[in-house]
Amino acid sequence: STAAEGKKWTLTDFDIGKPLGRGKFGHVYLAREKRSNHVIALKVLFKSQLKESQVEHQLRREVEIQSHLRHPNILRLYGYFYDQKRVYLILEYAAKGELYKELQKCKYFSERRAATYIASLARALIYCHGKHVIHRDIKPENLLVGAQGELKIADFGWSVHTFSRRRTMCGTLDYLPPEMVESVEHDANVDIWSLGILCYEFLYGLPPFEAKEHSDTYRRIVQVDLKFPPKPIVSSAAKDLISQMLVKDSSKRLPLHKLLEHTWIVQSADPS
Ligand SMILES: Cn1ncc2ncnc(NCCc3cnc(NC(=O)Nc4cccc(C(F)(F)F)c4)s3)c21
Repeated sequence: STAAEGKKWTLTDFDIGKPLGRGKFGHVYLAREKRSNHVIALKVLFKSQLKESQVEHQLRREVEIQSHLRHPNILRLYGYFYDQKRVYLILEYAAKGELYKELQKCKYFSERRAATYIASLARALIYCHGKHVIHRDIKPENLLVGAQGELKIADFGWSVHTFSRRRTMCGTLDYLPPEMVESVEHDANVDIWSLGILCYEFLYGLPPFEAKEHSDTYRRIVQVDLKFPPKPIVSSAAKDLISQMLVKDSSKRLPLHKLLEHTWIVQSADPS
């Protein structure tokens, strides 16, 4: 709610509920704002850990970027506050939790479910890129599911405004496009690559370039060593879309608005 932005929040404004998950920097709790009874998710970060990892500037950038983003498939960050030891992020609550747990449970998704998710993520990324924001860390762990089963991109801790073009190593290797692995200049097309990786993982249950050793994953990424296993059976339309996104030359990747017109999306995704 807009009131959230201006107000100076403190912990006493909230009733704290069950833990929702734990990340590297701290835990997330279900919480309810006492006056409005508004249910939110409260991410608690320890200042000591943020300091020792020198990521305070990243957190400030995330809060700044997120305060301007309003999209049904982007998890809202309503505001933040801090006390002596901790920083608290006031987040929209995604009632159906973490997508990666759902993917682990059912191994891989149907083409209809995968296409519906990819289409909604494409719309969210078109919105972000329109505001010169690239997410840079699209992967199952950063995707949550709202009460109506809709996908929400969360954790803009690695996002940047494309003007700044900071090159920092981020996220797991699996999702990094060649230009980030080779840490050359990168632009919004990095999110198209990651969306292609995600589409593959939704349909096969594993990212395409996974290997035991990091060096092998690195080699498979930069060589775009893309193989489609015989099982599970996946339509040629889906493979065609993935092949148009996982292209080494970032300028030759299928633009997101063209993705929404691709046969596989048009035929398989539920209308939004
Ligand atoms: C699990 N779960 N289940 C339901 C549910 N509903 C809402 N949220 C959940 N989980 C929290 C999801 C997040 C959203 N935004 C985040 N942002 C972040 O964690 N930012 C962040 C942290 C540490 C360091 C940095 C820095 F400095 F490096 F940038 C940045 S985490 C939920």
